[in-house]
Amino acid sequence: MIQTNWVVERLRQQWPDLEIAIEQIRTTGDQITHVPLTQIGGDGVFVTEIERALQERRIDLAVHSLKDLPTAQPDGLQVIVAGPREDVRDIFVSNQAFRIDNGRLQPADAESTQNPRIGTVSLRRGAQIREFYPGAQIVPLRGNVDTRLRKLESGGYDGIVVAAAGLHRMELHPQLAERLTYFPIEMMMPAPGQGALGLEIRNEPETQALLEPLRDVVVQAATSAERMFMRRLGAGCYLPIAAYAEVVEEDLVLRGLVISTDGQRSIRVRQSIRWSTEDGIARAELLGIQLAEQALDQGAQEIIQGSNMLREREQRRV
Ligand SMILES: NCc1[nH]cc(CCC(=O)O)c1CC(=O)O
Repeated sequence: MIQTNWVVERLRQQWPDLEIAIEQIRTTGDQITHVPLTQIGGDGVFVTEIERALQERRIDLAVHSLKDLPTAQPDGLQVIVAGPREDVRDIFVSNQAFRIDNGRLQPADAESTQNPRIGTVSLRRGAQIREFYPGAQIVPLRGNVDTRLRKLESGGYDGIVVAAAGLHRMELHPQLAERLTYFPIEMMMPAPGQGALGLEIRNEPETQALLEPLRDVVVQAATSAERMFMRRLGAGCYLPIAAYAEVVEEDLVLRGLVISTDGQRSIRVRQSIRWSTEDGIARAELLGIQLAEQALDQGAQEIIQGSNMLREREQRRV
């Protein structure tokens, strides 16, 4: 709703005469909170019902966190990426006593810093934590940001990992300031699209023209590169894959990570192209594909296969 209100505000500024009504859609994914996402249909669970509403013309625009959108849209729908992009980093929120410093929980003399309990259901986050902190125990933790924070208060975790974007949008970071550690991007690579808004519409020129002023070509190019990297690797939210692209001086620089769920094996890749707005999005997508192929050349398939096997085992446990 916060994201939607923001988009509505921007649209009103742009088109004062436009009539806008907000339609709140609760998806199956929002309501099932006690089962791993992999068991209720994977990464589409939050969006298929919303996309159906678009296709059936019950709504004309859907506002998504881009990172929750599958990397390919159904026929007849397209995504316009709005900027500016929120902080792309992940944050460690500790319970009262701990901070992460140089990749280690502090104070180092506390007993639980050997094997801290860290809450997340994200394979991407879990794998990266295990890589830089082999003693950490990854403890499942699902729900919206506020639910997860509440569960942190109830004990059982030394800390949890959330997206900075979520905390910032909800303006929860000031009151939590003393308990937050912002992970450097190299230490905790973000999910493709993290921090960006995806505006999904039908392929209709009139709606596209209304949304066009909200499009941020740089953010759309960067996130397209990230999303194509993930798509070329055959990935959804059940694969520990991370990517981050940004324009640095004249270049669009894309970094990618494929990591085994146990954090034991990882492949880090990086490529860049000259940035120009002309064909910028199409060229960024190619960059994503090329970087994925570089990762495949370095053996990414083996890591991905291992992760798929784990997921299938989990699904059979239902
Ligand atoms: N995983 C769910 C989700 N989808 C988008 C955000 C935050 C906003 C964003 O990243 O754009 C979050 C919360 C989180 O990952 O902690």
